Amino acid sequence: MAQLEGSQAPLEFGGPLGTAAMLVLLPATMFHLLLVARSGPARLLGPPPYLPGLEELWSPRALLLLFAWLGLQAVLYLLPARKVAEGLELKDKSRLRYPINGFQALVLTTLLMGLGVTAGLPLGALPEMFLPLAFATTLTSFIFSLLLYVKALVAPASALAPGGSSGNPVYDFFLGRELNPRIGSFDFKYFCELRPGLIGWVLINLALLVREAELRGSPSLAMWLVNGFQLLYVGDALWYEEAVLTTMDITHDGFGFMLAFGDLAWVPFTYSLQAQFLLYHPQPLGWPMALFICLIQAVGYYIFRGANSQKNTFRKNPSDPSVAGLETIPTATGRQLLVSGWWGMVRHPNYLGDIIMALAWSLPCGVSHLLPYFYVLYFTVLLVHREARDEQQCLRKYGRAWREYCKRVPYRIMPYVY
Ligand SMILES: NC(=O)C1=CN([C@@H]2O[C@H](COP(=O)(O)OP(=O)(O)OC[C@H]3O[C@@H](n4cnc5c(N)ncnc54)[C@H](OP(=O)(O)O)[C@@H]3O)[C@@H](O)[C@H]2O)C=CC1
Ligand SMILES: CC(C)=CCC[C@@H](C)[C@H]1CC=C2C3=C(CC[C@@]21C)[C@@]1(C)CC[C@H](O)C(C)(C)[C@@H]1CC3
Repeated sequence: MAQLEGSQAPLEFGGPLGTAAMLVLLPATMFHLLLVARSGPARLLGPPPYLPGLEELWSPRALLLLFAWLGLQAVLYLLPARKVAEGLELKDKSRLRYPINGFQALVLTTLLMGLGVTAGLPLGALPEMFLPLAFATTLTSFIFSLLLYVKALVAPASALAPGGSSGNPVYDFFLGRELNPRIGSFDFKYFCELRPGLIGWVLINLALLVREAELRGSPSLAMWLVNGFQLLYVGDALWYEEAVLTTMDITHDGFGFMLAFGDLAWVPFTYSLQAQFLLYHPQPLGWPMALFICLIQAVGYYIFRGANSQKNTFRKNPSDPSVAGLETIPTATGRQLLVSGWWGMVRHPNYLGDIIMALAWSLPCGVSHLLPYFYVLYFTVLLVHREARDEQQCLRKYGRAWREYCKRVPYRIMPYVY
């Protein structure tokens, strides 16, 4: 793998050229999806129905709304937390502290929105503002990433992420140079990863459901399913908030455009694509099919949660009775690798569960269009690529023990397939 001068880690995402392309392609794809979802033919492939002018994209009201939303989530983040967790040990042997109050933020936001709607807040009008809101969020992500890049220029070397200091400004801007940029105890990456975008996704879905009820008298069964499944996903992420502290986003990746734009814009505006599609293209869905889709969602969630909880419990306390009987491989670092249970079936059982759930989120949209399946396709590519990145990191961390694990558990995500 290529490596630039000054970099300690191999270059990822196609290096400077690949990341430069992604700076353009990611926002362009998001706007393409937003435009296509509301167009008659709703064709994923092919040109967008039209190119919006600046007057349709730029709205000071949307910018104000975005800042009010970010401000509200920041205030909720700063409220007293039920617990304060410590992150993994950093290069300088210190550990950062993180408030665990994301679920509380979700509940309070939902209550506030409920009160707002009762008092006449026109939540159903939000879908009409998606384009200017997405534009304001994209602009904000670019400016925010630039500020993060500048902040990292004066950060000590020990604060830099392993991958974001290649010396190439485009590459470093995209990946992010600083691992945990903070002002005081306010951690920007941790805040963005779980709050404004994820809770914003729930709010956007809810606005689409309200709009559907305004237009057609009541929300469709398909819209209820999509809202319910995705609310469960976000609720789960915030309920198990502490687990995010061991993901590669927090422990390995810098905070740059990829995560800032990914968290703030990409997640709420593209992950809500199924609900957007359903508002403009209502789909009939009978109860037998709905129950079958619920079963797929339940299987996916069971695997996703079972695998994630098993690993998290094992990493926290290997002698916990629920994991103590599992077979393990010792590594030179003193840590062990699970080789039975979920992690003995494939090397990333949690990804498998996540992909099955992704399918369950798209199926309520029927099979007449490819567009609602964008998430399944994108997500499979993302997880296959993420699995390869994680594999490299584990090989560096565990060496021979990792090779032994790969021999004993040959499939990566899908048994007998991949
Ligand atoms: N919806 C979305 O857009 C996205 C969702 N996700 C989801 O986030 C969740 C977390 O994923 P991600 O952060 O990629 O990584 P994982 O939770 O899969 O964690 C990978 C790490 O787990 C540890 N590990 C790997 N194999 C074993 C083993 N056999 N025994 C014990 N520990 C092991 C290693 O770290 P160590 O040994 O250091 O503990 C490895 O680096 C997943 O469920 C994924 O599907 C991820 C990306 C995007
Ligand atoms: C294409 C693009 C813009 C890439 C950026 C990727 C990000 C959108 C994702 C990287 C890892 C993520 C995770 C979640 C959301 C998407 C991003 C930010 C996550 C918060 C979703 C909920 C899960 O339960 C999770 C907490 C495990 C997960 C963590 C990783």
